[in-house]
Amino acid sequence: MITVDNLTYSYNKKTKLFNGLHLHLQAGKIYGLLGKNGAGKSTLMKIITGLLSPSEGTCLVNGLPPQQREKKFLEQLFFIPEECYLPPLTIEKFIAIYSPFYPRFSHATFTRYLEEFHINGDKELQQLSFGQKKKTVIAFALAANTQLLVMDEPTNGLDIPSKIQFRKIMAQANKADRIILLSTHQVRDVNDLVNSIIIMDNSSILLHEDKQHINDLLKFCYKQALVGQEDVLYEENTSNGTIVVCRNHGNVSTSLDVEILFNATLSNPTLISSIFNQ
Ligand SMILES: Nc1ncnc2c1ncn2[C@@H]1O[C@H](COP(=O)(O)OP(=O)(O)OP(=O)(O)O)[C@@H](O)[C@H]1O
Repeated sequence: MITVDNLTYSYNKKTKLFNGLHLHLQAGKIYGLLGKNGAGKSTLMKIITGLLSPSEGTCLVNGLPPQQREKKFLEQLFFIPEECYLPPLTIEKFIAIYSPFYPRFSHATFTRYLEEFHINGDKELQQLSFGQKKKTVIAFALAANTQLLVMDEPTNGLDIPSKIQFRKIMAQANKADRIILLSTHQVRDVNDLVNSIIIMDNSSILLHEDKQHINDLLKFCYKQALVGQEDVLYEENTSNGTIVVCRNHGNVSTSLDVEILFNATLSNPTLISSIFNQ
């Protein structure tokens, strides 16, 4: 469980980036953290992983303050930043040095994921391309089997087959005792993967809802499929036609389009959040 309460954070004395932020995340879910450039996603991730300390308020991960970086916190955390630094080692040597930090690390799982990502396990890390390095770190992170896995832009640099592989692997990685928090601009890469959506803008959380609940209250469809008077909240022209977001009055099940939800929320945050606060 992650509890962020009344969090304030400032990089400098003049401006507060977060001012009284609240966020509660539960184990057993994959959270998609979405926001424009500069919204505050990476900063929030750094606070949750203990790389930055709250200026005021609290952040607790399974009851522990991340900034204290206690051993029992660190051995249950894996953070993949957007740009991964890897030391000049062979993959084998890297595992020998770093896997002992993670009590639940599985060598067999790491090897299986490397195979699924078509990475040659005999290679030097520095001989790998950007995407290959990223896939190696993702394989290692999943094999570390930590209770908290935080990924900043995990699909950035992955080719199309690797993105498909990533989604397949991540779908198996969701576990009852694990929180996965991933931030992305590649919304379509994670549309079907995440269980819960967090949309940030200007350092505030505009929307934080489970996909199931979003589907219960909103429906997404093409404008031409609308019958009768519908309560249209947002519409967007796409190459295939106009997509609309409406209130779901009739228990209709439509396929949630996270990108359209994101655009709808940013275009009228008060309207979209009011649907969930009624
Ligand atoms: N080291 C820093 N010093 C001062 N300001 C910073 C620093 N890092 C980030 N910021 C500022 O904090 C704000 C939030 O940045 P952050 O990196 O958290 O956003 P983000 O949502 O992750 O953006 P992106 O999608 O571009 O990665 C931005 O206005 C940024 O300029």
